[in-house]
Amino acid sequence: MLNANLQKLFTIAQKPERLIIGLMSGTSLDGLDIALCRFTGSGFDTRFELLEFTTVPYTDALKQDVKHVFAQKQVSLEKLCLLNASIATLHADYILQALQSWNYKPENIDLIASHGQTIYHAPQRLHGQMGYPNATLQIGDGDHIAVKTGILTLSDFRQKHVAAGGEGAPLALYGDVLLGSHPTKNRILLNIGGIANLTWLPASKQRIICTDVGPGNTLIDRVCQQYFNQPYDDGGRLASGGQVHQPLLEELLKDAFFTQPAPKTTGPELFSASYVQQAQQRSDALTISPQDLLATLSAFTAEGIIRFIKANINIQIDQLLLSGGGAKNNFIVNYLQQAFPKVEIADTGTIGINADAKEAILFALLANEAVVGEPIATGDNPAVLMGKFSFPL
Ligand SMILES: Nc1ncnc2c1ncn2[C@@H]1O[C@H](COP(=O)(O)OP(=O)(O)OP(=O)(O)O)[C@@H](O)[C@H]1O
Ligand SMILES: CC(=O)N[C@H]1[C@@H]2OC[C@@H](O2)[C@@H](O)[C@@H]1O[C@H](C)C(=O)O
Repeated sequence: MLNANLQKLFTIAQKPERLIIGLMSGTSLDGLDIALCRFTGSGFDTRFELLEFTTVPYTDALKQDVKHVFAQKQVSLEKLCLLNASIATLHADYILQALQSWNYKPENIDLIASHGQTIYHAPQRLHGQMGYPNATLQIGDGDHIAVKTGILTLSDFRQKHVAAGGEGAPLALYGDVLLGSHPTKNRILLNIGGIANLTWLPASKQRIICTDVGPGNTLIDRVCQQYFNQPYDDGGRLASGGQVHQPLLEELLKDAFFTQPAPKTTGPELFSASYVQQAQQRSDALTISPQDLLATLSAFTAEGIIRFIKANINIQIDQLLLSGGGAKNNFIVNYLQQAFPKVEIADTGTIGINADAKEAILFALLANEAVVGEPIATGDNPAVLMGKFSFPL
């Protein structure tokens, strides 16, 4: 005899299609992405449709609050404890509001896949402390979301990956392989969010790579906010008016991260304001104009991507498919096109994956896999199903 929770889960697993909400709130702290998807099948038979999508921007007050604990070595434990509950409650409110505006009732949604807010990412390679494993921390507890929305919630996806020997990221791998592979085209799926990460999907399916490659937008955003009173460099226009400072660019690219073998992950814990300032000091570039600094940091994002690709992929690349907010930065996109003139560069929308919603869709897919899939072995990544179950009652 199954209890009611397990009975419900069993029923959801047996349905021919599932309505799943994927949530992503990433390292750029811009807001909560909410993707309502319909899934059928699992594994390589997965089919999905993005029914609705929205990004609920974080208020300035919330951003400031999260910054107290975000990528900080030392924080108020009380603040962390409070945020773990309050972010979850807030995300639940955002979901309920989104569902109402889309005319869906919570009882008709099968699952929520909640990534939570990453507040610290500490692979062993980065923290370097003997006796401690890879670690990563996302807050916004799943039980709170499940109870408040009444919807069965899966959350905290990264811990299983770490427990099974990974660094807890990038989890895009699993969805990218299932949704992005092509039988004859060699593709790279490149996400430029706060951090840039990519999945190399050769048509042969041999030697798939999924890894972070360097900074995405966080350093660019900081300069925009500090000097231009803008949240980000819209279209890459500010960077396009600046000059790249080559010695600074080379200094920025000197960190060991760039030569470490993939898969590897990183975060704003490494690529921080002080990282930039130290590189400026070493390259005598402390007094360059904000616009030149912005051009150089945007080139840094692009070069991190380009150098990784050139050093690790030596067969013809047919398509470079972009997602994340950085796909709208024309300075970066043009820089990539100049480095790879023969590669078709487009956004993932051209293969049916909305570029803004992609990461939220991928977490919805992970929830679908956790309920009806099987662990997928690919590349050097652990073959595991991820996500912790929180029942509403
Ligand atoms: N029109 C635009 N032009 C240039 N950059 C943009 C534009 N719109 C968004 N961005 C950039 O994209 C960022 C948000 O990207 P995204 O939502 O993909 O990040 P994220 O999900 O928080 O990050 P991550 O993938 O690292 O977890 C913004 O902070 C901004 O820097
Ligand atoms: C620890 C963490 O939150 N990492 C994020 C971050 O943002 C981009 C990059 O760094 C990626 O590794 C990951 O997110 C995506 C969704 C992933 O796991 O694939």
